[in-house]
Amino acid sequence: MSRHRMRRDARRMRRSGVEPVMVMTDGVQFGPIAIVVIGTWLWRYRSELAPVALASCAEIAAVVLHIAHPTWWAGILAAAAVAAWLVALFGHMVGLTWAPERAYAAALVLLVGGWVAAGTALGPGTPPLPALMIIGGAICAVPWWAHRRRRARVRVERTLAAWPEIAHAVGLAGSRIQSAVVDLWGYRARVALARGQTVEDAMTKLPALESALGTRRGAARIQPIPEKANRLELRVIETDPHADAITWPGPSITSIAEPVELGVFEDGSPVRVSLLRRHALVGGVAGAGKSGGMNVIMGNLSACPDVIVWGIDLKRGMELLPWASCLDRLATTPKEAAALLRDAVTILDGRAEMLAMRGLRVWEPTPDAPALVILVDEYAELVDDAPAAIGAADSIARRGRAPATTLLVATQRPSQKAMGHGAVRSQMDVRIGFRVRERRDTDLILGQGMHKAGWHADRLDAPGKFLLSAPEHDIPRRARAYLLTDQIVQDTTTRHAERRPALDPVSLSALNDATTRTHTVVPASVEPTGRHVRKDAPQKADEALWDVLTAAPDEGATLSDLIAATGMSRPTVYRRLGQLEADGRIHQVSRGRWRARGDDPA
Ligand SMILES: Nc1ncnc2c1ncn2[C@@H]1O[C@H](COP(=O)(O)OP(=O)(O)OP(=O)(O)O)[C@@H](O)[C@H]1O
Repeated sequence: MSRHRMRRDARRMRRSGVEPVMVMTDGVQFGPIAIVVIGTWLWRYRSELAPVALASCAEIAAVVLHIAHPTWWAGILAAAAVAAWLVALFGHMVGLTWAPERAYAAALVLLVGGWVAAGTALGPGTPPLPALMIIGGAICAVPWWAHRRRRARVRVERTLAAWPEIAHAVGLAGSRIQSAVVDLWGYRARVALARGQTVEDAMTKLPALESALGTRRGAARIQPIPEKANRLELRVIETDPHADAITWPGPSITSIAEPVELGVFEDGSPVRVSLLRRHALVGGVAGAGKSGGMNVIMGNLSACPDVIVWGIDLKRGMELLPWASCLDRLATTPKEAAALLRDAVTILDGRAEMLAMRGLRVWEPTPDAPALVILVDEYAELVDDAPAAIGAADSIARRGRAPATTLLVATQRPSQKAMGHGAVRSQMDVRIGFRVRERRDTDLILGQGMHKAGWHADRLDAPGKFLLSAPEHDIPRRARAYLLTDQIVQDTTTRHAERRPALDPVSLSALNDATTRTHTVVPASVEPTGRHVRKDAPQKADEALWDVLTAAPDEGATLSDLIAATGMSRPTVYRRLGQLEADGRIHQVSRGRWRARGDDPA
């Protein structure tokens, strides 16, 4: 039977719903079939076989070079060294984003190049080169075979290679995969629909699609691509992004004008929200992750040279002290908090006046004219301990947006009482709701009627999970905040502390004018701790440091005591302690504790 006729018969059988079966007869030539089968197999396992292919290429190259140009070995070795150096330095440009990946690739280039050079000079069959190739090759292949992202990519490629059959089985015959990207949690594929198919059609096929792709139930999502009615994005989540704590990947922004990345949604997409000229409320029961959420925001804001952050932490600075070196000012007592908020209103007024004079509508933050964000950890404490400050907070909440002087408030349960019966809660543009105990508490944090509308913060089941309500987030989607360990906080503050901006001249002159107008001498205990409002701050801080060290008990003063008493940053306290220790005026009693030497003359 001719091949043409066989194909025609097969087509006819398919049309009639019968799958053709290949029957081997004596006349069939096995050679071409074997080649096709082996070729298909090699192509299918090309990723796993890459080390074998590389070793074969090296072997062939060494044979050819040894015969034709045995003296080239030195040049080959030099080229391999240069190539390895280039891979190590610029590998991230070709997708080797992770440093160990670059190190592996560079080492491999050097080893293979070195082996080819040796093979060129001596001949690839000269011992110990064959043994080196087999044993070294096997060892070098292990990281490649074990690489999680490579395996995931191959698995996805194989799944999507079967798309024509999958599409046929679920009723989307004729659709095509245009591209696919593998990420940490699964993969996304862009699908071009066949003529007449719609995204809505595809959405109704989701359960069938999950079955055909072999995923777990609910793992696949379909999203339309706004520009094209016949395109969609298929998202498959293979690993639940919320199963474990997600380590903070580092700051996602360098300007407050960019949206801050707080964590990831259940589908693995990043949670981004803009904080520019917006007030934010963070709520949830104790242990739900509010401080963790504030840490993510702080980590991002501290990376922005166009925002100054002031902090109020009446829990004796427990939450914000680790960030002290990146905070322009930190209040840990009710009096300091009242002074801080009063100064913030002064700045707000000064900025508003300047905007009005220049006919400008809003304050555009720049490193020379930074936005001012006031972080308040546990607002209810402020209401209880510094009720006089609530008027100032209200004023900032109502008028602070245009002059970029905004509040970021955390509290467990933002009832009217806890919020001081003021305007603060109603003025919050961004609401971040961590787990609450009772249903109605959802409405307290996220807004009236939100629980009914499907925002169930009471059902969040792990610390760090939250719901986000903001102008650009109006549907309830569970998210999980990134987690910053103490070590990450410490590293981040060390990195960012030196790059913090200073208050702008408009704000500074508003503060100076206010001091001159009132003619009041601010008592030391009320004096604000910001580095831009105290000209004699360094001297006073040194005096305070010395006072604490001399008054310290036998077991010494802790680093937190010293930071709290001086308002100095952690690195500055360390520097001062180093100087004093070198001068022989203090000694380290134990790890993290210091005190003045009894015989110090000062
Ligand atoms: N994003 C997160 N991912 C995983 N675990 C988290 C996350 N955030 C917080 N946690 C865990 O929950 C614990 C409590 O978190 P956190 O201190 O932020 O809660 P909180 O709401 O601020 O509590 P409190 O009101 O008592 O200060 C942390 O010690 C941490 O182990």
